[in-house]
Amino acid sequence: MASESVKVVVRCRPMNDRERALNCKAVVSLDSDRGQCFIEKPGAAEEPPKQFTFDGAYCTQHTTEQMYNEVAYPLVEGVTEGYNGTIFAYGQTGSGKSFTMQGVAELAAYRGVIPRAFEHIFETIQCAENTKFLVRTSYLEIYNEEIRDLLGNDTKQNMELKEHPEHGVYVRNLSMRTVHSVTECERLMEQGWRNRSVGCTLMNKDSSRSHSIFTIHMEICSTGQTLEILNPRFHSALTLCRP
Ligand SMILES: Nc1ncnc2c1ncn2[C@@H]1O[C@H](COP(=O)(O)OP(=O)(O)OP(=O)(O)O)[C@@H](O)[C@H]1O
Repeated sequence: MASESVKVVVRCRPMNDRERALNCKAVVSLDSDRGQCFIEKPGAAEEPPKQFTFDGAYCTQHTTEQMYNEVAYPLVEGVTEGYNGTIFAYGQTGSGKSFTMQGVAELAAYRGVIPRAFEHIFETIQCAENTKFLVRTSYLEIYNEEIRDLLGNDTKQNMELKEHPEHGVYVRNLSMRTVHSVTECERLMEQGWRNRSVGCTLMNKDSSRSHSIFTIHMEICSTGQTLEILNPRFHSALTLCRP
């Protein structure tokens, strides 16, 4: 997996109570060793299943920790070295995007990718020598084509999308909160999470009904006694999305 800069993995969740009660039949099977996913056509057992190959395939037995270590860890490590990275969870309602990205705070084994990234980043900062870090976070949602600042004073206000000739697309006046610890990050994540637009769908009683983007912005500066040219300042961002 190491050579590709864009990797796509698939995760399959177990059936929920509703699906079991309806006697639903699983039509998806995975071969995790080969990163393959097979989809049967319901009611057409004689037809060969459709086959798709990914950079990784995670079945119901795989944990978020395993996914984090294999997929997210190298990317977050890169962010602590000054590269940008994005983790983007995509799937239909009820497929497990929030479970994977956010997770369940009360259960350590179910902690999602975002809180694991906080721990990873602050562990790296603690171990780093001769380096100063500035870590800031932002959290927005896109709901009905409108952008809302989930950490802002008015979370219902529509924010403006702008484009900078050098830095690209950005949201004007988006709140950036400086953070010094995992606890502070978790508190902001919870605050923003409570401000999201939620509702229910037939597939998911706690559906988010919006796309959300949590970003960790890092400024990294070497403080060693070296010449200015060898003393660079890096800016990097880890963007964590669940559309
Ligand atoms: N890998 C998993 N193992 C166990 N339960 C899971 C898993 N993935 C998802 N679930 C459960 O399935 C339900 C739906 O998941 P989740 O809310 O994460 O879906 P979603 O894709 O974020 O949906 P929406 O787009 O509607 O917000 C939740 O109750 C969640 O706990």
